[in-house]
Amino acid sequence: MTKPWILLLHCPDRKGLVAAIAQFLFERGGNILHAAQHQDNDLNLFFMRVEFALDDASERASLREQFGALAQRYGMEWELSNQEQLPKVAIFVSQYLHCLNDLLFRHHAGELQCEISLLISNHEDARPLADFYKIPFHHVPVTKETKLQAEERQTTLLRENGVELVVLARYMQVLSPGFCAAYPRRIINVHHSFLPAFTGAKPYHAAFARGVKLIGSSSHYVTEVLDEGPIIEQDVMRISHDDQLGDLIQKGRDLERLVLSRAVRWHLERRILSYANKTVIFN
Ligand SMILES: Nc1nc2c(c(=O)[nH]1)N[C@@H](CN(C=O)c1ccc(C(=O)N[C@@H](CCC(=O)O)C(=O)O)cc1)CN2
Repeated sequence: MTKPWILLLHCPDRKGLVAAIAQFLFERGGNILHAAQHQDNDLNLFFMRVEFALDDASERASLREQFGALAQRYGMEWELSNQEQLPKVAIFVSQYLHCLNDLLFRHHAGELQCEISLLISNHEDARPLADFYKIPFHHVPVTKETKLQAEERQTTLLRENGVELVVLARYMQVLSPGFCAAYPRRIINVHHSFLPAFTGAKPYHAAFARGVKLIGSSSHYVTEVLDEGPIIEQDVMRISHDDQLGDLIQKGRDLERLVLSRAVRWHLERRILSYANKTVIFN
């Protein structure tokens, strides 16, 4: 039994789309295992995620080409994945290791179906974790003066390893527009606030100063505009006047781990459709 295919698509909404997609798969011996759809009525857009089994080798070989013809007819943006190759992932981290540690254990436990090909950090703190999990670790120091050279080193490592997804697990450096453009909707960051509140480097400090009663965390695709990429997942937690800054940071860490791991898993399971700086999450 081969692994199921996953079809993700969006296109201008019109009658007959579900029938056309189901008929296309039926005619080729496909068996739909799960299907979900969504309409954005403001933008008149249709979204769909279909998981299906297709065992015939010749149909599998020509599937993309044949679906391309259907997609052109309906103006679809689409992707077909058959999960036979584990996606290669790089994790970037600075000095706070709680999100990295969570992702590495979840991967070890089989929750994240990917290959973590390398860790990159501008500090040495994460090296013991990388060694424990036997993952190649690259220390690439970053200063204001050396930022571009550091990114050249980072992107060379990513290319050499065939990385398809970059995860910023509390990586505290702003990526250049060129870096972001090289990995569109393939860099996931966790921001430690309930966006769009408290963007920037120290959101817990800003939240504590503001006297908030809820703290939050947000995972999002990274774009060149800081903390403004399409939001993937968010969560919040109550705090009170008894909580000091350290309590916010400590309580927030649980939210960061949850929110980032959900975003990474949903991306790997091809459950995220991104459009107009928003996301549709099929989970
Ligand atoms: N192009 C983007 N790069 C990054 C994003 C993003 O959305 N777009 N998210 C950040 C993560 N982040 C908050 O979640 C964040 C990290 C760092 C900074 C910052 O001002 N960094 C300073 C250096 C700070 C230091 O050296 O300790 C800087 O880069 O000059 C703001 C927000 C990750 N990158």
